[in-house]
Amino acid sequence: MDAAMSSYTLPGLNISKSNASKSRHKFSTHACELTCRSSSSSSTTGSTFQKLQLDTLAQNRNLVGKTFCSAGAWVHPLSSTESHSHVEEEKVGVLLLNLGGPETLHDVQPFLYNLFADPDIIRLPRLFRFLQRPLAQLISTLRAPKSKEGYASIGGGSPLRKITDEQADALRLALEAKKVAANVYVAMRYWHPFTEEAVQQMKRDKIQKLVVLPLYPQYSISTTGSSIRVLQDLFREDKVLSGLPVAIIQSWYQRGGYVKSMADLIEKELQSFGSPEEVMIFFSAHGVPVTYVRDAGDPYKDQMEDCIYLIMQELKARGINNDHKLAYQSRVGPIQWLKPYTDEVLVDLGKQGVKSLLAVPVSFVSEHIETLEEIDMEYKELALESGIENWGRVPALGCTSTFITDLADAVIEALPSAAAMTTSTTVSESNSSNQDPVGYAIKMLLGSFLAFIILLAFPALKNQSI
Ligand SMILES: C=CC1=C(C)c2cc3[nH]c(cc4nc(cc5[nH]c(cc1n2)c(C)c5CCC(=O)O)C(CCC(=O)O)=C4C)c(C)c3C=C
Ligand SMILES: [Fe+2]
Repeated sequence: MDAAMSSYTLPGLNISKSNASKSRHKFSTHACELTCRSSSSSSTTGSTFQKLQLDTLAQNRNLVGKTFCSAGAWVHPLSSTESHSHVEEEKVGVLLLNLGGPETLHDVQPFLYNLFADPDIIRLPRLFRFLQRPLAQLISTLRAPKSKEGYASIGGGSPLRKITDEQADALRLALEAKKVAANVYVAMRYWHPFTEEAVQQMKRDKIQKLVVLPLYPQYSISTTGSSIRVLQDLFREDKVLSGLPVAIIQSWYQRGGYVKSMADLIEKELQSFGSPEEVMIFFSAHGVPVTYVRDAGDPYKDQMEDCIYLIMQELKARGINNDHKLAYQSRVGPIQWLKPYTDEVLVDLGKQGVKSLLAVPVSFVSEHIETLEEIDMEYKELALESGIENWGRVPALGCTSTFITDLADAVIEALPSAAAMTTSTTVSESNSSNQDPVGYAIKMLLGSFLAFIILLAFPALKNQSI
């Protein structure tokens, strides 16, 4: 998978920076503008965008409560009264982006295939892109038994769809309470309801203005970036959608409402320990391969560190001064992922004599296989074996009302910046198969053949979980 990590560009986006400082709150901020132009490549959401976010991130450390919109501005949060002083006349849609998960054990391998077929998950150099699908077939087949075991242990499927639907409903109600009538749609990247299905429904409903809200607090090329790329491709190819005003909220971990909701959960859970002040607050984030950050400019690590800093500041303001640690979980395959690794840190903490630990999942806002199985079962067992005696885990935010209300504010604040996502329809690389079906078939055959050879040449792989 290492060969997959190539550099990033952002075709189709013109990026210019301007110093539009605003001082509604006690800080001034750096605004930038993004305008879309036509592109002949479907290549991935890119580093320029993320570098820009990194620049602003460095300057905005300590800033709580801002939303980054596709239209380019760091949108300052208006107070609730300011933010809905008028009723939207257009038909508003909110599109929640999420990962999706297999609903039955039967779905596991095809779900994994969709995941590994994503060029933002396995990043092959352009020359080798024809291998993407055969490789996805190979890796998903090898990974499926281990994944199935995990899903079997949490009831035979992922709870993500149900929870995301509940969040969508709660958000619709929270918007309604703020006098914004909106349809809320769920667009999953790797399982039903797929982004394409949600977009078709939005078209049928004749949505006139759209806010895209990823359910990932921090931006990563592999999550929000991937979902937005799919959306851009769909919109670019569609006459109606390419003119639809859209605001994309790229990340929202820095919002006051999110930070406070996380601090509330931690504060509450600490009370379940005998000596709350002695508990190590252990943030466990989903990892990404190190090359995403080092070579492709993924802002994920910086945003994660910033997020932890903000949550800890909020706890300190409440007089909670516990030690804390951030580590990364869920690595896949034999490549380097962001460090330190959760399992290794747990063992070290045990050796260092830490006796009480509160695990805080921080890259996702619903329960899923990695909280229910990896943290609650695998890591808990490892921690107890390593000498940690008291274990706790903060639940995912789910439909916590302060959190959902804050998401509703984020949507309302983003609405005024909605602008057309693309300006002209061009053919993207991802559908090059439509132009040259024979070439495409040859590449697929060749790729499948190569993948088959790899499997035969390395029989050990068959017995090894990826
Ligand atoms: C911020 C969250 C996530 C990042 C970043 C992320 C990157 C990433 N993930 C994989 C591989 C797998 N992820 C899997 C499941 C999964 N991933 C996330 C979130 C992030 N992934 C979630 C919420 C879930 C669970 C969905 C559910 O069904 O509950 C899986 C499948 C499960 C398993 O086999 O472990 C894989 C595989 C990569 C390679 C990657 C970055 C490149
Ligand atoms: Fe993942």
